[in-house]
Amino acid sequence: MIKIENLVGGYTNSPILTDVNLEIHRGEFFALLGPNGSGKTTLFKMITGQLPIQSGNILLSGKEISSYSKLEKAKKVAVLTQEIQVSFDYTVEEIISLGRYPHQKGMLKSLSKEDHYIIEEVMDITKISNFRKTQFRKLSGGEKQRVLLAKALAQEPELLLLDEPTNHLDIKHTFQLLDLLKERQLSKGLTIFSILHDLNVASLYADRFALLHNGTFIEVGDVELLRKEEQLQKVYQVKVNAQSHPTVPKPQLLMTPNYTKIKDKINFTDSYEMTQYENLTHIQFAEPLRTISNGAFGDGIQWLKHFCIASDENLLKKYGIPYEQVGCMASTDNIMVTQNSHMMAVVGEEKGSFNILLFIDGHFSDGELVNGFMALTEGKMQALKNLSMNSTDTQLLAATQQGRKVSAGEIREFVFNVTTEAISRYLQMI
Ligand SMILES: Nc1ncnc2c1ncn2[C@@H]1O[C@H](COP(=O)(O)OP(=O)(O)OP(=O)(O)O)[C@@H](O)[C@H]1O
Repeated sequence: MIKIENLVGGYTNSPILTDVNLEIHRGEFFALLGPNGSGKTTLFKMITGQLPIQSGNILLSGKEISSYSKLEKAKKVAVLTQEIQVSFDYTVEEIISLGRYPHQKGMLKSLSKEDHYIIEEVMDITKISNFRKTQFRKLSGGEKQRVLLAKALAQEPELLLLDEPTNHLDIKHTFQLLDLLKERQLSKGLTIFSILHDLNVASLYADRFALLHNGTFIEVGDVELLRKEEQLQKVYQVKVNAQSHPTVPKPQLLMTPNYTKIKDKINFTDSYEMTQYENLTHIQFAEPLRTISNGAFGDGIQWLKHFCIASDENLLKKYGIPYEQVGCMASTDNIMVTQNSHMMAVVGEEKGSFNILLFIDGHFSDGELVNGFMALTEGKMQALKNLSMNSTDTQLLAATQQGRKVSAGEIREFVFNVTTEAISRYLQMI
């Protein structure tokens, strides 16, 4: 749809963009990414013709973009910029009608039946029908943005160029607008080229991406580009972690602030308090721990401060323990606590079933946490097997995220030993 070849350009003799090459395919949603000042708007302006090309070519459907007449171009391309400038006191409906101008025929250029139908349709889908008679200047920034999008859609373009279209929008309207664009892309084959600042939003909607840095492309590619933490960190100067969205198969980035709370390193053995109530054991840490668990409370991977072994959740309320910060729930008759310098295991036994809470003064990535959880299970199962016992109960592994790395082997051995001891005690008791 658009082919950019060896493009050079900017505002003075020293160009902002140097040797930019890019192809935007028909029917795709293409996101232009890059930090402030990287040259996104400059490139955008060169495509829209607001800024002259110093050298290179921009081809639209195989033809030099500058060779199109204004009207020809308006039939193919609609532009939505950040600069909201509407000269007269038009109403919403009048502004949208302007979008039909390239399609109007004859000298009088009056609106046809089809024009009216399209104007109604775009007002409806952008949810602005209610203020059709309102003057544009009286609208909020977000409402203005939607009106200008409706005008662009009324143009029925093949290609829509958008400069940060969600700039003024709250999250509801951001998602509404991008859903709408996506729907247009998928149902009508609209090609979308958009500058987007929010990498997570871009990840959810765009098919391909270009990452601009200091006037050149660092990478052009699919969504995997947003998993490259080191590259993103280098470009944006922010520490990022790429995670997978829980329901959409796309990456989402978590940013870590440079600001970190200055904490005195607490000795692991002093970092928690264990309180024994009737039918409830409560372990409270001073700082949240990174946890992985299959417990009834706090399952999956989380950050938690409170850990309980108690069969009845009403007990949490009774003792004022915050539900939403609790990991693990399992009934127990007997508790055994074992500790070394950097690991502490709480084994709860009930009728020959063993629940294990393992606390580690160590640092784990999410992958290492999963491995650690497996090592915990293996250690426990090995001990059970050796003593011909069976158990499929609750487990939790929690890490302080401080201190050294702890190997799976260490975890397996520690859990094997504590489980063996807990089983032996149980067998002596019965
Ligand atoms: N009218 C102008 N005259 C001279 N230099 C300009 C002009 N507009 C922008 N620049 C410069 O061009 C460079 C790229 O700016 P551009 O607006 O393209 O960046 P951007 O990636 O769109 O940034 P942002 O994310 O902040 O909108 C910047 O260094 C900027 O100072």
